[in-house]
Order: sequence, then structure tokens, then C-alpha cells
Amino acid sequence: MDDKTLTDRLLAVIEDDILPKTLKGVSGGNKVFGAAILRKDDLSLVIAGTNDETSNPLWHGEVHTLKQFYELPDPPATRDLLFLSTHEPCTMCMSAITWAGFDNYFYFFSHEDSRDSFAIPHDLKIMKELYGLEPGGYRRKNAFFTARSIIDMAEACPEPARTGFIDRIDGIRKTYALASDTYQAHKGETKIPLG
Ligand SMILES: Nc1nc2[nH]cnc2c(=O)[nH]1
Repeated sequence: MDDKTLTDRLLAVIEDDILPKTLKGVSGGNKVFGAAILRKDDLSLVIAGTNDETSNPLWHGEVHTLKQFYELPDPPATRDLLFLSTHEPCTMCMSAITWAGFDNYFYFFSHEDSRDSFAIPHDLKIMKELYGLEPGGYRRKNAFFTARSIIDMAEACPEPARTGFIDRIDGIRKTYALASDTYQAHKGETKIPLG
């Protein structure tokens, strides 16, 4: 699978499958993080999901999607699947993705974006407090998985694909900025421990 086809599909899944669920979740007080699982062979969608911390603070976008994946009647083997995270996974979520047997994940926003653009610094704070890691300090390529930035993949694509991807990336960023404003305006009203 070439990176241009993969980038195009990952952006489409964020636009069409994750964002509608996230906008609904955010209207109920949840954070803006979402995820999806796709088949490696044809990039078809297995499941998309979103954060549901108002029900359970462990239902981060990634873990909540994995929970729903394992509730499917016949979930495919994870070695045959791709994991898409709208935001670089926190330590809990990257461990969950690892324990589920995925050898990859792809993310749109970085940990630094979660801190700086979404006012959610906890992912980086936990990495620093628990493991002494600075931003970018964990091994994105390791014995279990390879983690890749979708934005880096888009920027490395040849023209005219690159410009088309950058336009879509801008559109996605704008939608998330609005969703983040909604989340931040109401976060004091929920019982989420690390809001
Ligand atoms: N990646 C990610 N980070 C989080 N930090 C708090 N909640 C979440 C979540 O659902 N996903």
C-alpha cells in the first residue's frame, strides 16, 4: 500500500467516520479524541469510535473503540488491521493498542498539539511524571509497533496530492478547533477527573 493511497484513506476516515461521532460525543461533554480500525488489505473500515469519558474515565477514544471492536460478533485478527487515532495515544491507549496485538498506529494530532491546541496537557504530563520522558521521547518505532504521523505522511507526498492533502488537513484542524471550544466551554460541568 503506497503512502498516498493510505494518507487519502486515513484522512477520509477522520472526515467521514470519526468526526461525526466525535461532534456528537463533544455535545455530551466528552473530549475530542477519536479512533478507527481499518483492514490492511483493502483499507475498509471495521469500526470507528470516540471518547466517552463522561461514562467512564478510561473510555479514551482509542480504548472505547477497542472495547466496541471486541464486542463485534467476529472481530478480525489485529495483525491484519491498522489503528487510526485522531490524537497521538496516551500511555494507557498505546499500551492497550499494543496488548491488543496491533503492530502499528497512525495519528493526526501530536501530543504537543493535544497540550498546545487542545489545552489537554495530561498525556505529556503523565509521560514526564511516570517515565521521565520529554515530548517526542518515547520510541515511535519499537519491537511492538511503528507509530506514524499522518501529517508527516501527507507532507512527504508528491504534488499535486500534497497540496490537496494540506487543504483537507486545514479543514480537519478547523473542525477540531470548533469542537475543542465546545469541550472547553463545558468541561467544568462533568465529573471527568483529568478534564
Ligand atoms: N489520545 C488521547 N489522549 C487522551 N487524553 C485524554 N483522553 C484522551 C483520549 O481519548 N485520547
